[in-house]
Amino acid sequence: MLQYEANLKNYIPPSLNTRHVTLTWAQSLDSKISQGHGIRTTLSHPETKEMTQYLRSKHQGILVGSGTVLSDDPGLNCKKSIHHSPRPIIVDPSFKFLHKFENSKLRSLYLMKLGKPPIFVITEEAHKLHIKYTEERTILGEFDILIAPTCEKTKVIPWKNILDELDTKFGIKSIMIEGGAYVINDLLSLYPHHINSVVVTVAPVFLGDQGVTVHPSMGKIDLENVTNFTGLTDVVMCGQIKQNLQTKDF
Ligand SMILES: NC(=O)C1=CN([C@@H]2O[C@H](COP(=O)(O)OP(=O)(O)OC[C@H]3O[C@@H](n4cnc5c(N)ncnc54)[C@H](O)[C@@H]3O)[C@@H](O)[C@H]2O)C=CC1
Ligand SMILES: Nc1nc(O)c(N)c(N[C@@H]2O[C@H](COP(=O)(O)O)[C@@H](O)[C@H]2O)n1
Repeated sequence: MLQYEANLKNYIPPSLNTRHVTLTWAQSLDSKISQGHGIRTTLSHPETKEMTQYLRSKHQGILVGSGTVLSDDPGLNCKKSIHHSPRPIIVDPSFKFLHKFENSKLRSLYLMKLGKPPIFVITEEAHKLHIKYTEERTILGEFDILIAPTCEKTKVIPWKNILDELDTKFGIKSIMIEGGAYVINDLLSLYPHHINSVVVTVAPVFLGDQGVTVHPSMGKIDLENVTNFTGLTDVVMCGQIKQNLQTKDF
């Protein structure tokens, strides 16, 4: 029996309303989080998947990148109830998911009152392009838009802006970041100072070299205050990132 509630105690936000980022994902033994781009891949055993549902219920928001919604069509709710569900947050600068939203699981769960409406983090340019559609849907309550400026130099949306704006505009302070690979690698490599805890499920499988890999590009990252526990098949490793004082937003 996976004693996840006790084991996760130090790695979840102390309260829903505390500013906290939990970075979490499920991976294979060769550090892959899916079999390939566009392939939704089950890695967690049902009992560790249940642990993920518990983790979701302990956060106000659940954030993924556009690659994940385009490939997985995820629900991003807590299957227990809408009351326990975090708000899905999708970082999708060009709003590529817009064309799939109509028939998405995110929308149907919202319409069935089984999930909260998503927030799409998009750029000013994408907003201007799709202003009529986004206004209609926002009025219907189907989603909200967070317009975020991109960094002139890197053309990405700085994580500090995303996290600060979710807090000030939507009151979302505790966020579980689930992936995908770009998001995880970016945060681990360049923005570890925004991560309060890491929870990784390791499944007993190799996915091979076509798989989508988690591997930060900036060398070695140590976890400290580590707790490991095992389920029927999976191993869960939790910890905090040993912070390098030189990391900061740029
Ligand atoms: N096993 C697991 O726990 C999970 C597996 N996955 C898998 O990961 C794969 C998707 O990963 P990726 O393709 O790497 O996509 P991703 O979900 O990391 O999204 C990447 C995209 O998000 C946008 N983005 C994210 N952060 C941004 C920022 N700060 N500024 C600007 N744009 C930003 C960009 O458009 C970027 O191309 C899928 O195969 C999915 O199945 C995804 C989540 C969890
Ligand atoms: N914990 C976990 N285990 C796996 O094996 C996974 N493939 C994932 N993937 C993440 O969960 C999302 C699907 O969520 P729903 O069940 O549809 O709500 C998927 O998009 C990944 O973010 N996670």
